[in-house]
Amino acid sequence: QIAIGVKKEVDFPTWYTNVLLKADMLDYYNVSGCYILKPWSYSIWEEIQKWFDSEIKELGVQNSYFPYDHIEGFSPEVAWVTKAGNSDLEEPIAIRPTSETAIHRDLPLKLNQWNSVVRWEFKNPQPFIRTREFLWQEGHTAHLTKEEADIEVRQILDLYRRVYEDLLAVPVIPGVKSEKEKFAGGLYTTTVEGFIPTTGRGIQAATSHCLGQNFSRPEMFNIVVEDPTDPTNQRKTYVWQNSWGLSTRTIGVMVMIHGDNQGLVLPPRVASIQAVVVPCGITVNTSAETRTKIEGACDELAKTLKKSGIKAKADLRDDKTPGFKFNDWEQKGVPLRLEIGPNDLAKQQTLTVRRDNGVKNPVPLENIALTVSQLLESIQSDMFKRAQETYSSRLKEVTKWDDVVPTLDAKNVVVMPWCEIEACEDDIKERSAKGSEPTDERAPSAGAKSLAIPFDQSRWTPIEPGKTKCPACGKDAKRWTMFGRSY
Ligand SMILES: O=C(C[C@H]1NCCC[C@H]1O)Cn1cnc2c(c1=O)CCCC2
Ligand SMILES: [Mg+2]
Repeated sequence: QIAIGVKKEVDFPTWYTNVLLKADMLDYYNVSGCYILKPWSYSIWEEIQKWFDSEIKELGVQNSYFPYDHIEGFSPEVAWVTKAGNSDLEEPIAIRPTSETAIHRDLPLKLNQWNSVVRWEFKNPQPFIRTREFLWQEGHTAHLTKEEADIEVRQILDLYRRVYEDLLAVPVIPGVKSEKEKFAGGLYTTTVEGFIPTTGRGIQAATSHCLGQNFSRPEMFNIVVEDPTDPTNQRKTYVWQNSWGLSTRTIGVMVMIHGDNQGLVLPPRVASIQAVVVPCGITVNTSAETRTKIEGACDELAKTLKKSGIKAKADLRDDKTPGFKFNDWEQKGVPLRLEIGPNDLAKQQTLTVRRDNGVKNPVPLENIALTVSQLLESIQSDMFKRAQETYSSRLKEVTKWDDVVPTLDAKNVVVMPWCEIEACEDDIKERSAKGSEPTDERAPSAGAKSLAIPFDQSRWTPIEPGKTKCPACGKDAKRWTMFGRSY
């Protein structure tokens, strides 16, 4: 039976939620747009937290916690506490959508918090990808100079790149956002952009902003410090601030990229079970003695692997068949299955079965811990390489306007030599929305927006200043820019 009920390429949204439910990652909840994160997905968030938290502490960032805030201004996405029991609150409290306003008052230097935020999104929710409450970390730092702030923006962005590429085996492209797409309250926004091949949509995977002095200036929080370059110690300077965030959207992107029609496929680096050992070949006419030997060997193998730091588990459930167990662990995305049957025992071997590509290979039980850890490394790097090849194959260089919509419709990202003029971006969004021609009654699909201006421009033919023109408006192009439909 098709484990997941529908095929990924046939009905992606249904496939996606089925994968999450069958892998026991998530449960629906009685508040629309909110979901229960069950241990099988929460353990992935914990792996990400563990790694990222130790890295930012190396950069001198300390964790803290800021409560909800009375914020001014009104954004439709902000949820408010207006009552306690039966009585109304004097002043409503915002359930933080982010914590700039709470933190940017008495900012020491570099703070982070691991928390949840609420944004009452109106677009239809999608688990992990767009939810009304999500978990994230938000870093808020103050710096004496722009140079120092600029450096940290990129250090954090590279940590985000590594969360995706090294932990989740998901390729992302680091770059800067256009003026239209940046965080309006900041000076500039950098991003790591992911790509979902099945829908051909880009996805903002994490962001690292330089806020400039916008939040420290007198009209805002007036955060000044002695200017260290002034020997007379008279001069004050407004601090330069950054803010950066990565959320549980990471998990959704990983599921969408690696999942297949058997269900979830976990990168070993974040799997809470990396290898599952299953006793095989035991039937009703298997002697009790043989059964005990085989189960004993499976238990022994799991113990040996755990001793060497591999997250292994022997599935000794005696009320389930091997076939049932295979399907169960495949749906949960366990990267490696190790089978031991009577003839494996006789040959002192185990049959390895990779979840990512299904390849089966008998290996000796001798030195099995080293063999399995090398196999898990190969799975991790092969998963990344395959996803990277797919992403690269969907980045299409476009220098003629007429190629834009067909390229988007073929589920690609358009990479254009772009003028970086905001009005041009508005124009591109409009003109690239399918059904923009009056006669074209097909369902109009969202136009293309700029995703990022990649820092690494060397992948594309060098732009000749004054010669290379923007395909949308004909003005001088500045840098290669990724445009696409997006989440
Ligand atoms: O949250 C940020 C900026 C920043 N916040 C800290 C983490 C990094 C980065 O996301 C931008 N932002 C997004 N969304 C919203 C707000 C908002 O400030 C405030 C109103 C509600 C919706
Ligand atoms: Mg938003």
